[in-house]
Parts: sequence; structure tokens; C-alpha cells
Amino acid sequence: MIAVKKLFFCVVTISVFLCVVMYCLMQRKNSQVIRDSVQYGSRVFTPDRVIENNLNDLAHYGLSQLQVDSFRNDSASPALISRQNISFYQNVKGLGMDSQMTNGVPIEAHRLAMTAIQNVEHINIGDFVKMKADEQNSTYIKALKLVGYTKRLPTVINIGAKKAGTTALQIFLSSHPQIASSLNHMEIHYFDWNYDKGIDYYRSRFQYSKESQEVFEKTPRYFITEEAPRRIKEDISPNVKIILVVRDPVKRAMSDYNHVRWVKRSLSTQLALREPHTEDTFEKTVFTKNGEVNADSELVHAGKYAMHLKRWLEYFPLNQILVLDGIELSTYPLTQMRKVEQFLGLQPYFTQEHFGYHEKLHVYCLVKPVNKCRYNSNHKSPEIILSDGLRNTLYDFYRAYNRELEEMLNQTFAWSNL
Ligand SMILES: Nc1ncnc2c1ncn2[C@@H]1O[C@H](COP(=O)(O)OS(=O)(=O)O)[C@@H](OP(=O)(O)O)[C@H]1O
Repeated sequence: MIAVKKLFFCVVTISVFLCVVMYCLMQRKNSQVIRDSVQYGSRVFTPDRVIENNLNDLAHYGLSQLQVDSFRNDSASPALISRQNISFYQNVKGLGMDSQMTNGVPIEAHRLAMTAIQNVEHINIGDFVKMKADEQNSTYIKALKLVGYTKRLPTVINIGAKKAGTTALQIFLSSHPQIASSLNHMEIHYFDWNYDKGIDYYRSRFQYSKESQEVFEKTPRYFITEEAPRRIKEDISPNVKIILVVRDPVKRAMSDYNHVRWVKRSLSTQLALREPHTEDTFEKTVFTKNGEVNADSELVHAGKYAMHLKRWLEYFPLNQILVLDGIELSTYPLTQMRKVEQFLGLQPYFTQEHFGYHEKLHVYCLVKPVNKCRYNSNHKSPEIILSDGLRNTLYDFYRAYNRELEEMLNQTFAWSNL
């Protein structure tokens, strides 16, 4: 009997040991895949999936920069597009990507430009394909211009706040036919991190667009960047329209903490270095050892909305800044997007049919014309649990800022007096 028990014990121990080893190996593999993956719009592509889906084609379109570190490098020249036929787009569409590609030429613009090359420039496609890259490039850009498409600086900027729902806004707004976006819908970070690259670099990071379109970018870090409002006013125009999304600042800080920890765990050191400082728990990050709020922490600082907004108001009048509540955006996307349409003077486009509730994510996603949901990088992060005392201390800290924001905007927020 004792021998059977011992044998049973041994089998259980070995099985547990093997399970632990397998689990560790799988985690290692997963984290490698995450490190090497790239987020494209709302999708994440791992190297395996990209190779499966024809890396050669993707490489032609700038997607050879598949390391997260090269996100902000220049993309392929528009002329490369002419070397492939339209079926490439169908491939890409099959992958669930946008038809507006890395090089920023919308499919409609490409078709018009190719027609112009043949009918206006009188160059047949055979000759065009054989042209040297430089000549082909300039012919193509000239044709794009001829049909009304150029790269332009933004007319609308979503300045933040980080983790307040800005990606959802971007996904919704970018589907409006009168909106052109940044390439790949990337955050360009021009007015904070990439300012020394110059305005031509900034312009190059947008899709080709028509005069009748608004050009849109979102970089949530602009909101807390001291120089951003002045730079935007001086370098683009005093008429740029600004959209700010705000959210319960305590929830924002928690979401930010999870995001930063995820970036530090999963992405490159270069990207991680740019993220705010964090300790190994949320509590240690936002509170001092004495249990006071650590006002120096960027995670805390970013939620002092009234303070940041005041700085923006030194450069832009309030009627040029639309402030949305992130929670409203996740619950009533149609009402919020109608506000945005009105603010930007766009034709009414959105209807309830464009939005569908995602049961697992508990938010609304875009379901028309394509399914697109915010990829939630934090979904595996454990929920942050704070004692009632610390939670109240944090809410107390923000209350004065929240009330000031309400007064400035003559608008109330459900989280203002928590
Ligand atoms: N449809 C919709 N509407 C409003 N908010 C939404 C929506 N979808 C997602 N979310 C929540 O937004 C949080 C991420 O905010 P951002 O997209 O601004 O993050 S980022 O600054 O771009 O990284 C993130 O919050 P947390 O889940 O608390 O981390 C998302 O869940």
C-alpha cells in the first residue's frame, strides 16, 4: 500500500514538474512572439503570420519594417505601388488590413493616378513599370497631384489624454470618408519626440488626401508636452482643431500603469525607455512611502487635466477644442461621433449601424464598413486592487483639478466628485 502511495506521489510530482516546464517554455515563446510582433491598426502581426501571408508583397509596401523599433522609419516610396497590381490590395484586405496602406495612397487615389498616367501623361503601363525608380516615383506623385491628392499637414489633432479612449476615437473617426489619417494610424509623436526631424518629415507621415478631407493625427502625449501647443500653433496653423478625450483620472492612471508595464515587458528597450517611470506595483508608483500621492509621477501628473488644458488655452480658444468623455465614447459612440462631426463640420456619416457592442471587451467597436476594435494590450494585466484608503486619497487629490475642469468647460463629468 505504501509503495502504491509512493508511486502515486512520484507520478503526481513528475506530472506537475512537466506541466511547469511546458508552461515556462510556452511563456518564453509567447513573449518572443510578442516582442517580434507589430501592431498594425487594430491587429497584431507576428512574424509567422506575416511570412504565411507573403512577406515579399508586404515588404514592398513598407511593411518590411516589421520590428517595433522601426515603427517611425520612412516607409516605401509611393512608386513601388505601381509595381504591383490591385490584387495586392485584395490580399491585404484579406488580411483584414486597411486598403489605405503604409505608403498612404488610398486605393481610390491609386486607381485615379494610374488612369491619369495612361490618359493624361500618355505613358502606357508597360513603359511605366520599366521606368527607373526615381522617374517612376516622380511620375506617380505628379499623377496623384493631378487627381487632387497630396500630403498635407493635419487640420485636426487628438492631443490625448493617454489611456482615455483615444484609439477608439481614432478608429471611429478614421472611417469617416472625409478624414485622412496618419500612416498606419500611427502616433507620430512629432511635437514631443520627433520634432527635430522637421516639418517635411511630419507631413510625410500622413496619407495622401484631397482638399475636401480633414487630416487627422492622434498622439496622446501631446496633451502633457509643455511645448506642444506653441509648436502646433506656430508650425501648422492657429486654426488647427483640437480634440481632447478625458476619463476618470484614477482609472486613467491605472490603465496607464498596466500599459507601461506591458510595454516594458514586451516591447523594445528603446520604446520602454520613453515610457514613464514605474515601480513594481501601482501603489509604489503613485504613492510616496508616507502614503501621500506622488505628484511627481508622470502617471499622476497626466490626470491633472485642468492644469494641462490651461496651457493649451494660452494658444487656442476654447471653441477650437472639443472635450469628450472616454466613458461616453465607450457607451454612446454615436452621440459622441455626431458631436465630432459637428465640431469638424463634416457631413453626417455615422449611424447606429456603424457600432457594435463587444461582449468580451465591454466596449463598442466599429463594425461598418469593416470590423475594427481597439486592440487592448493590457488585457492580460491583473486588475489593480487599491485599499479604500489609498483609493480615496487618490480621488481626493484629483477632485480640485476635476472641478476646475468642469468650470472651465461648463460641463460635468460623472467621475468628477468621486
Ligand atoms: N470603444 C471605446 N471607447 C472608449 N474607450 C475604450 C473603447 N475601447 C477601449 N477603450 C479603453 O480605452 C483605454 C485605452 O485608451 P487609449 O486608446 O487612449 O490608449 S492609448 O493612450 O492610445 O494607449 C483602455 O482602457 P483600459 O481597458 O482601462 O486600459 C480601453 O479599454
